[in-house]
Amino acid sequence: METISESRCYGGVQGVYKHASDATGTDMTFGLFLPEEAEHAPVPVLWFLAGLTCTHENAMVKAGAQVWAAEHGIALAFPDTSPRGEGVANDDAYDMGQGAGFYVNATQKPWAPHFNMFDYVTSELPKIITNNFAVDEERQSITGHSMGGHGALTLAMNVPQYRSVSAFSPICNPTAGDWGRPQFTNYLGSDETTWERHDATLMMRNVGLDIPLLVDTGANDQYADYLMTENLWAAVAERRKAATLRLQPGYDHSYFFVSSFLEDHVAFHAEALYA
Ligand SMILES: N[C@@H](CCC(=O)N[C@@H](CS)C(=O)NCC(=O)O)C(=O)O
Repeated sequence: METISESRCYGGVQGVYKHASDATGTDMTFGLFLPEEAEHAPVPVLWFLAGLTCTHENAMVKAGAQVWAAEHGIALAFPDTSPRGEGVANDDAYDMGQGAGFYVNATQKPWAPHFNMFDYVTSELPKIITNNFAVDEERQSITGHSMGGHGALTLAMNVPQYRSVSAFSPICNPTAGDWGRPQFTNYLGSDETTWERHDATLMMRNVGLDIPLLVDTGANDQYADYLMTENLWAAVAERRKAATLRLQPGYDHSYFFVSSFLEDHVAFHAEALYA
């Protein structure tokens, strides 16, 4: 693993690291914030999955999460949103290919060899982080924005390793919309049954979720038609799931919205991580 940078931040350290990934078959870059407490003992970690067009850097520099993570003694992990590089498949569209991995393991050509973000985020990167830093494997929670909100919700519904899940303006029902259908067709193929486990609304309806759930979406989100927030809320209600689902008046899809409510999300996760 290569250290790209390490900077003192709210008494802890904001680092950026690069490593060779088995899951993606490429080099991958990630950000990791460690609070001061990590100097003495392993700390819990909150994963932050970013959205379309993002790298590991967007949430790391724009969400303002470190101040709240430092307050609660929680590490923050910022993975990239896809494999990258010259030998990696791509597409001219901003919402397909590099920067748009959708947190699935692609089964179709030309994506299949590298686009394995589900395995990378749920399995490989947690091991790398817990083996190399003072981070407690037993205490992980997950959040994300937009495509990363979709990732946070669906990963939490597929693997049992998270104590709580939250999302900012998540893509809630990707199998029904344009942020989902084209990408799942490309990455997973035309058999839509293989898409279901990557759709938070369908998973909520069919499988449910046992951990605490918090979702915030801007009432003025310019991508509301892609997100289909109402479908997830209906599924939560059908399931009688205890959850906090909020529409924030006046807010749009940007990181100004994310940063405005990040304090609440970190506090929500801290309650689960320190229970
Ligand atoms: N139409 C936009 C869609 C992409 C977008 O809004 N991405 C969001 C997540 S879905 C984002 O986080 N962008 C990067 C940023 O704000 O730093 C574009 O073409 O860039």
